[in-house]
Amino acid sequence: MLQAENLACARGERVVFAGLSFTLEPCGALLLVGENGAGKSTLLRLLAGLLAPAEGRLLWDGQDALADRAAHAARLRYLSHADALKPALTARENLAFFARLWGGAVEGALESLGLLPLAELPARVLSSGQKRRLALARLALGPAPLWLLDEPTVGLDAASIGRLGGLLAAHRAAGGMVLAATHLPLPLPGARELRL
Ligand SMILES: Nc1ncnc2c1ncn2[C@@H]1O[C@H](COP(=O)(O)OP(=O)(O)OP(=O)(O)O)[C@@H](O)[C@H]1O
Repeated sequence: MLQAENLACARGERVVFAGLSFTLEPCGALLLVGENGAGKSTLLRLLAGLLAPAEGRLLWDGQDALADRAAHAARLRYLSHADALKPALTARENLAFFARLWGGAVEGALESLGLLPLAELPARVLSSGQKRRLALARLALGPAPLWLLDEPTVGLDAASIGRLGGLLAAHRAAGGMVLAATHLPLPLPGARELRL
């Protein structure tokens, strides 16, 4: 279980949010909503262990989640605004890099986002929606219990949103958790909303 207790975060000289508490259980999903600048991406970066909280604690199964950054990194997949692709590598090679880190089958991951016909193209020539699909295909590699997704559906066509919905459902059915920041509809049935 993931538990946030009284979290506060500052960027520059400004407090972005404070007094933030929530819990997320296995199979659960939390939608982060709020106006531009409310702190959704900041919270996801904090939960990913990339920013330190100014106050408060983040607990994983009752223990300080951030005490061991490597252990925390191993339990999550963080998809930021950036697709984090190597432009000169093909779609298949980009996924193979992450498969070496996390395990999992590259072919299955390509297929999960409908990328098999594009597998041999260098990432630099993919359209913006295709690049997003390739970034999301990482979720279909070796499993991790906590998915942190920043605007995952930006640029996606309807079929790709449906495919992402399938990945999200399978992840939750296997006990996984999802935290997603979005301004767009996201296929996450039963998700609770956390307004920042
Ligand atoms: N590196 C930084 N230095 C200083 N301030 C920052 C930095 N990054 C973000 N901020 C500020 O922190 C606040 C929260 O930004 P954040 O990106 O978390 O918002 P958001 O809710 O994700 O917004 P959006 O809906 O536009 O994606 C904003 O006021 C932003 O200007």
